[in-house]
Amino acid sequence: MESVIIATKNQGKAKEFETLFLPRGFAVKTLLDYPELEDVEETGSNFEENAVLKAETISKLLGVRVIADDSGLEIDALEGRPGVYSARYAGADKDDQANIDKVLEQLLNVPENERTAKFCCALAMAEPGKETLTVFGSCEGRILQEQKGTNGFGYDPIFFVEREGKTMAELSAEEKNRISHRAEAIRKLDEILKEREEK
Ligand SMILES: O=P(O)(O)OP(=O)(O)OP(=O)(O)OC[C@H]1O[C@@H](n2cnc3c(O)ncnc32)[C@H](O)[C@@H]1O
Ligand SMILES: [Mg+2]
Repeated sequence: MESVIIATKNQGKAKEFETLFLPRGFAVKTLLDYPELEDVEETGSNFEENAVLKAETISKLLGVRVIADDSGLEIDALEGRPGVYSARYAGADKDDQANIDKVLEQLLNVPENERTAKFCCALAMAEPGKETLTVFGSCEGRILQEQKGTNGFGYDPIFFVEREGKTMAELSAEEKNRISHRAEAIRKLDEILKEREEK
């Protein structure tokens, strides 16, 4: 089976990419399979810049095609924060629970109808000698007052998806993969790659 390398060290993302790519006929490798590679510093000012940075750096190092995901949560009442700082919102140690606690505290006095938010995902595909491709996916929701559910990762337990009537963390992996920002971005990438093949 052909394999695709995703430039991520996030176990939650890795699992999602696996279930999204396996049906498409690709085995998934991540940076967890290359522990010798150092973290790429996310110095970009938006998701797309960071995704390109991660994909191009790792593609150059390995000399093969690499996909990277830069994603996060934009909360309207916080003017789009945590945004690109989602992973390290409560500190450099990337503690999902500490990040959730910080968001809930900042939204303490914000009423339900003003707690709207959006998950965003930029994917970049870099390949030696080719122009880097980028796509974007998003998913709308609302931040609850408390966490619910244990599936998924990151901010999933406080992100309520209206049309499912559940938080992302209450959805099964299959359900999340039908509606998520990441799934939408992968679908778009898929379409572009298919168009290319047809040419
Ligand atoms: O950079 P890599 O190694 O891919 O892993 P990361 O966790 O640092 O990933 P990002 O820099 O893209 O930061 C994304 C953060 O946004 C949050 N996030 C992204 N997608 C999410 C999802 O589907 N569900 C919940 N939280 C998500 C979560 O806190 C992630 O750590
Ligand atoms: Mg990161």
